[in-house]
Amino acid sequence: MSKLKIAVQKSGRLNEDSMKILKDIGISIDNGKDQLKASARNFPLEIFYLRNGDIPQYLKDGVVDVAIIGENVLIEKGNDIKVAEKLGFSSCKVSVAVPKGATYNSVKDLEGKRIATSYPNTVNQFLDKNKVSAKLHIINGSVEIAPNIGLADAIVDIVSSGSTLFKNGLKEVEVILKSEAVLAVSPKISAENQKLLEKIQFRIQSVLKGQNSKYVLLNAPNHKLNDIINILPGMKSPTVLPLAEAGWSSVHSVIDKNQFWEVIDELKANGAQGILVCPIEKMVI
Ligand SMILES: Nc1ncnc2c1ncn2[C@@H]1O[C@H](COP(=O)(O)OP(=O)(O)OP(=O)(O)O)[C@@H](O)[C@H]1O
Ligand SMILES: O=P(O)(O)OC[C@H]1O[C@H](OP(=O)(O)OP(=O)(O)O)[C@H](O)[C@@H]1O
Ligand SMILES: [Mg+2]
Repeated sequence: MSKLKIAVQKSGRLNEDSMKILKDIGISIDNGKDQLKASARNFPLEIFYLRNGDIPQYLKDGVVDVAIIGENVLIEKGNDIKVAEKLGFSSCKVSVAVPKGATYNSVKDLEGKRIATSYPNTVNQFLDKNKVSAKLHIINGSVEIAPNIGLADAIVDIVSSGSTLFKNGLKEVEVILKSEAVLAVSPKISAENQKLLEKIQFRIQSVLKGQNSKYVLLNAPNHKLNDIINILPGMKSPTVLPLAEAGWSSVHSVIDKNQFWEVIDELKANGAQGILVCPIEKMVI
């Protein structure tokens, strides 16, 4: 029987969340990450532990069928590789930064400048689009130090909290792209393994929908039920159960996790009491 081959980052920022998502979709893995390859015990799946930066080539060559990878790396190295699913972790930007004291009004200010980066293709595309020419210094890490040591006038690198820029006396002046971890698919995946991928994708979607939703329970006086039901944007329509105390009901609904704080005051104003908000592990619609 065919097995789906998935690449995950061996170590680094994506590793922990990648392993967690595999666990959340019920995959249990035979051996730990000291091995470069492992098998799932309960699904036809082989896991390859690789460097993030090497993964696009493995996908292109069909050595692996799918991978959990930073979208920024796919954009840099894997132009014909499709994204099957955005995974909602490792959110970051790829940005241009210059020394805090430098004058910067527009992208034209990069004309003729030296830019240090680990993302040359991304930078060249950005410069071409803006009809600006600059000289690239390609370095693999600690890019933010380049302006301080006189190696570059500007940098293009990953920005998340902005603290690395701040500590190195730099300011973000352009956001070239936004990225998060994605499930990427090899153009060479077989029809058989595509079916396995669909099963994995269905499970991932259930986990992600669960993570983005909350189960809300509350008590409401019966004469306010209609108002409260109208406030709660449920999956279908909320469940309403009578309480032991006459004239009161319990209302259960699933709502988007971000919507809860928006409707809480309205719920209270309409007489809702004993409001409970619970996490959802998985959600199948
Ligand atoms: N500060 C950050 N905040 C959020 N996400 C980040 C941050 N830095 C990197 N990422 C994301 O995590 C991915 C992996 O970053 P990490 O630094 O672990 O690996 P790497 O050194 O780029 O890759 P490799 O596995 O090839 O050594 C990046 O490609 C990016 O998508
Ligand atoms: O905006 P911030 O929250 O400060 O994050 C940005 C920093 O994080 C990444 O580096 P990382 O820590 O992964 O080190 P690396 O360069 O060794 O990969 C990235 O290359 C930036 O330097
Ligand atoms: Mg890094």
